[in-house]
Amino acid sequence: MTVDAVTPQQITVGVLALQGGVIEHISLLQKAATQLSSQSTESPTPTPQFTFIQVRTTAQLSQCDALILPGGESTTMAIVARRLGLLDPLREFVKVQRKPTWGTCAGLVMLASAASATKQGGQELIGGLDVKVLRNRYGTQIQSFVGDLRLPFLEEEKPFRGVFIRAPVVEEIITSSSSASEKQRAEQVEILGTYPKPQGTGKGEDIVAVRQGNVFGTSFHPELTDDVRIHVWWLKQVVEELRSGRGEGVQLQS
Ligand SMILES: NC(=O)CC[C@H](N)C(=O)O
Repeated sequence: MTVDAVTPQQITVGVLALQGGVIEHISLLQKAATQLSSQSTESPTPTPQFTFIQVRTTAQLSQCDALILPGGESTTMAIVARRLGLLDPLREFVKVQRKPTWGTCAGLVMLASAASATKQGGQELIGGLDVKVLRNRYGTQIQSFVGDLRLPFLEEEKPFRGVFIRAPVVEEIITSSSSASEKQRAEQVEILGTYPKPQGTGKGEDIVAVRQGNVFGTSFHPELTDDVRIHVWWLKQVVEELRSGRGEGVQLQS
């Protein structure tokens, strides 16, 4: 679809507000939107106007063009989402409507198609990323840490301070050809960030940021820093995706 260069476009971004860093995400989203609109004064295409809302109901979810699933506890989030009748609408939002969605920490767990170290009996996931995550990869709450990340997609040398709190990592990218989903055939999982494995846990790097089409996931919590760069980057991705009209029924409204 063409973008109306005169009428400001509206984009509603939701943050799932069942628990976790909801206010923190909204605050960084607001700062990111301000930064984007100040950057766009020279651009021929105006930056859309953003509205940020908390999402606790299916009615609120249906207003959203894009969504963040914050950190917290994925087991609790799944149980509460199921009770509120949100789990299937969330699956529809991510996997059928394919609207831009970003999960941080527990949000990444929810967006994975499989998880290990789950609670006994397993836990419900939303899916959308063809990956298996390992929950609590770095141990318990007291083993939380902050580590410098080099994230090439930010196109800046300055490292990003990654806050890891009982963080998951992507332990496997699911690529089995016999059971490949439509999405797997169309869009590959891209590794957008890694972090050196802690001593004594093997060689190489853990995968801590991935994207597959409309879905983005980070192991760490950018919303718990005052570094707005990933929120700015993601909002730009949202605008591009909505302008390109990818996904079912996803487009900018004037
Ligand atoms: N900080 C977090 O979001 C922790 C995630 C938590 N370990 C889970 O699996 O849900």
